Amino acid sequence: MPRIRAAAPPAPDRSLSDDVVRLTAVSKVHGRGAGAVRALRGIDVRVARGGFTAVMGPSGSGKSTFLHCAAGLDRPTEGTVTLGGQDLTGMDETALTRLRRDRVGFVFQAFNLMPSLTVLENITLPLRLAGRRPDRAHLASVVERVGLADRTGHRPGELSGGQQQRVALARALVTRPEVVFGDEPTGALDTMTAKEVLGLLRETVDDLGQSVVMVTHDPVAASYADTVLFLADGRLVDTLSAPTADRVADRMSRLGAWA
Ligand SMILES: Nc1ncnc2c1ncn2[C@@H]1O[C@H](COP(=O)(O)OP(=O)(O)OP(=O)(O)O)[C@@H](O)[C@H]1O
Repeated sequence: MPRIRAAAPPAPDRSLSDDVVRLTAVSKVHGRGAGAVRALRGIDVRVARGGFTAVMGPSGSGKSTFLHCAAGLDRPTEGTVTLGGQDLTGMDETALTRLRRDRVGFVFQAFNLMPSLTVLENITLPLRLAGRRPDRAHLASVVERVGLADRTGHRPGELSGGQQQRVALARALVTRPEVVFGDEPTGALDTMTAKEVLGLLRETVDDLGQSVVMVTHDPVAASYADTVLFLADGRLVDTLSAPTADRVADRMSRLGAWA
């Protein structure tokens, strides 16, 4: 017997909630007057929830500016940015700080760990800053996932670069953020270690449904993503799904990146 569809509640509008990050007509000018630089020019991007997105482009194409605007670290000059459906553009600094702390995770090239704190203290720092208690089971699973269960009492200085980046990744994941942003997270690592960290990022997407947005210069790193966004001169000029390192490198050379 057919279901009576008319009795069902209206379907929620998934078109908004399925975008973890959305930029609409975003432009960004750094500086003023004669020294002003237009870093982004009318960017329209929808980043799907639960996906791994890489951002590539020649040096100076606006990748870092894109990431900073998308993550609420910087404000666009024009246009709107939404994160999890929430408009960041009109938020005051306090609300933005809270959003970055509670709903966003960051992994930077330079790790940015606190040298005097232990691995465990570094990982739980965002929770303590937010006045939240760690969920023990979640904390243990994050520490286990990044392979640091036997290093929790060490200081960052006693760890390899790859291990330090794993601490940074655990710290990014511990708040169960809506999205993890990576700014060249493998830029300071050797090839093998970089692959381990990229594999971990990939696993967080596949196993946890984590959304990841990562700026990189490296076609191999970009090939771990589901989608690659290509920027050139502040514009989104191309996207690539199911990327391979060769196809990414090919697109980059067409953008003049390695001419
Ligand atoms: N704070 C700033 N003040 C002035 N200009 C800036 C500032 N930040 C970035 N720019 C300029 O904006 C443009 C885009 O810079 P951005 O760092 O976003 O590019 P990028 O693609 O990340 O570059 P790279 O790959 O070299 O890191 C460049 O011309 C840069 O010089």
